[in-house]
Amino acid sequence: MKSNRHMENVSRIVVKIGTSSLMHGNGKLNLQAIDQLSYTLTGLVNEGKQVILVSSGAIGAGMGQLGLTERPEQIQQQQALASIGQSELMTVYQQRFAAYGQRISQVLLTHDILDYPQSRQYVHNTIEQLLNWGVIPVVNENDTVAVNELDHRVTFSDNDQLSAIVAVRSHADLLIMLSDIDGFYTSNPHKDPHAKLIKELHQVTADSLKRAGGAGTVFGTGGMATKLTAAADILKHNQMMVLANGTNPSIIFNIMNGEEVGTLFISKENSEESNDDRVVK
Ligand SMILES: Nc1ncnc2c1ncn2[C@@H]1O[C@H](COP(=O)(O)OP(=O)(O)O)[C@@H](O)[C@H]1O
Ligand SMILES: N[C@@H](CCC(=O)OP(=O)(O)O)C(=O)O
Repeated sequence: MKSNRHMENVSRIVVKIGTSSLMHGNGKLNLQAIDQLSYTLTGLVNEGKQVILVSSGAIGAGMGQLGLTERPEQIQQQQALASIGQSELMTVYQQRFAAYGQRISQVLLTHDILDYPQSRQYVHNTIEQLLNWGVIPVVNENDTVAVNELDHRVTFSDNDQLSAIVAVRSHADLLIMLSDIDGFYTSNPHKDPHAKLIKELHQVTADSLKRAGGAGTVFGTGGMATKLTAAADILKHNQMMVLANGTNPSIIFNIMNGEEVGTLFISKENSEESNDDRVVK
C-alpha cells in the first residue's frame, strides 16, 4: 500500500481497542487479536515510542464467562460483569505482554475524575511516570462506579470518548482507534451495500454525524457516533486520529509506516491532502 501519510514524528500514541475486536461472536476472548496487539504495542515501545492502551472488553469478557449472549439491561448486572471480565482481561494481557518482555499496568478511570484538577493531576503524574518507565498503561473505565457511562441509552459516554480525553490530556501525537470495521463510511456498511470508505476527514460536521449509526455487534456499545465525537475532540485540539480495522492489530505497524489504511482524522492545515475529505471511489 502507498505510504503518503506522515507519522515519522509520532512518538506518543494512544491505542483504543473495542470489544468487537477483542471477542469472538460466540462470546469467547479473541486470544489471537490480544496476542497480536501485545506483540505490536511491545514492538512500538521497543522502537522508543510511548504507548497507552485504552481497552474495552470487560463487560464482554464477563458475559463470556457467564455464558450470556445478550447484554443485560440492569446496571448492576453490567457492573458485576465488568468486574468479572476486567480481571480476566488483565490476566490475559499480563500473560501475553510478559511473553514479549513488556510491563503493563492497569489504570481505571471515570470521566469525572478528569474534571477535578487535583485528581486529574494525580492521573497525569501516574501516567507520565509509567511512560517514563517504559510501561504500557492499560486504561478502562472504572465500570463499577461509572453508572451513567454504562447506560448507553441515557448517555453516549464510553471508551471512545475516554480514549480521546486520555489522548488530549496526555498530549499524544496520535490516537489509533481499532474497531470491527475498516474506517468511517458514507453510511453504515452493514446496512448499505453502496457505503464508501472515507479516507480522510478534516472536520466532524452535522452531516458526518448523520452518517454514523449504532453498534454492529451485541458486544459493541457506542457504534460510530461515539467514535466521531471522539474524533471531533481530537481535531479540536489539533491532534490526529486514525480509525482502522482491529481484526489484525498489527495494522498499527502499517499506520505507523504512513500507509493509507482506515480513516485519518486530521485538520486541513496539518493535512498533505489539498482535496477536501476524500472518499474511495
Ligand atoms: N458510517 C459508518 N461507518 C462505519 N461503521 C458504522 C457506520 N455507522 C454505523 N457503523 C457501525 O459501527 C460499528 C462499530 O462500532 P461498535 O460496534 O461500537 O464497535 P467497537 O466495539 O469497536 O467500539 C460498525 O461495525 C458498524 O456496524
Ligand atoms: N468499560 C466498558 C467499555 C464499554 C465500551 O466503550 O465498549 P466499546 O464500544 O466496545 O469500546 C467495558 O470494558 O466493557
